[in-house]
Amino acid sequence: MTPDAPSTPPTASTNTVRGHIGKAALRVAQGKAQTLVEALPWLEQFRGALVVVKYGGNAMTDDSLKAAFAQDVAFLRYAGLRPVVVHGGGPQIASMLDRLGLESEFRGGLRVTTPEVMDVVRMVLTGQVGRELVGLLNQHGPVAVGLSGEDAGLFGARRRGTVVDGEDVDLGLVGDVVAVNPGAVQDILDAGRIPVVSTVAPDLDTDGQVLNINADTAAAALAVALKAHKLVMLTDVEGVYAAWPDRDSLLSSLTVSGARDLLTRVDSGMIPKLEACIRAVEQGVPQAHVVDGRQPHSILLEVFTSEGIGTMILPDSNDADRNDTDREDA
Ligand SMILES: Nc1ncnc2c1ncn2[C@@H]1O[C@H](COP(=O)(O)OP(=O)(O)O)[C@@H](O)[C@H]1O
Ligand SMILES: CC(=O)N[C@@H](CCC(=O)OP(=O)(O)O)C(=O)O
Repeated sequence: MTPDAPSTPPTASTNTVRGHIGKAALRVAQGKAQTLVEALPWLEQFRGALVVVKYGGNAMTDDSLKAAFAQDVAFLRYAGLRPVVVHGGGPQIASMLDRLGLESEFRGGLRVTTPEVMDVVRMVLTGQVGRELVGLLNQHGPVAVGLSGEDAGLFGARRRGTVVDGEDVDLGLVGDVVAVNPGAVQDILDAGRIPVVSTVAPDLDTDGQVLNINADTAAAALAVALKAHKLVMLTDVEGVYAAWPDRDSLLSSLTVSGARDLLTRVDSGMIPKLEACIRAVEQGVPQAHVVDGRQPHSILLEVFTSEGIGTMILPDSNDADRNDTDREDA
């Protein structure tokens, strides 16, 4: 999977001495122009729209996909939208823990986080994954600025446990975002740049302690605080399945109530993802999408086509202003 190389923009010299385009090349060029024209209604509708894109670690394991992701986000920004990236890094944390001979387990889709594991989470998310994404985005212009939930009081968190099979589970240094101060992110957006957020957050109850926040949960909290138009979750499946792992049960859309019903039938990483979508939509984000990040240019397909891809989660009233009118299942 190699992302399409962007065509080289014309220079003064290529412009002045160019010849006429051949018939075959003209047809190809007309096809490209048609694609651009088809995007026009969405470009008009989403001009200035704030879109929070959560990039999951499982969709980040391939270099060409990461490059395609950076192209898409840069495209959104040059097309006049205001993208905000919130990234995960579960597999990258696992690989570093492995190298260091440390173990961690998942309960209810969340990593049980000891103090040693927390050090690794902070180092990998903010120091490695975030840096890499900033570098990839900046290949398209000096636009990306990395920050963590610790910077400028972006997130405040409180420790949380979870319930698995009816039992309370202590997750250690795992938190839930309870306060968002989006000023720093807003400043970066106002400067025309792209914020890239890693999801480590200070514990509001303990001086100096930081907590591990599931990136889906943090992306939803930020989308709500920024009054985002869309929350797009890029992951490693085509979308949400009604009867996982039955591949014929992919849902193209879901209401919040439908998503709540489904929560009892999903497992692993889909639990925090679906919970985060529910929370975002209930708290005012008009639409949340779970989209296959293994599909090159999935963000562009989601934002700039009428069919969209993946699964869209909508309010129960289903009267949100949305670009997707052709979907079923809701
Ligand atoms: N109903 C479901 N629909 C889709 N995926 C599901 C479902 N139930 C469980 N899953 C699992 O959730 C995973 C996505 O969560 P996760 O691995 O945490 O992704 P990410 O790293 O992108 O946050 C899928 O790869 C799949 O194994
Ligand atoms: C509490 C908790 O589970 N935190 C996650 C944070 C990273 C994350 O969410 O990464 P993905 O988006 O790639 O899954 C973790 O430690 O893996």
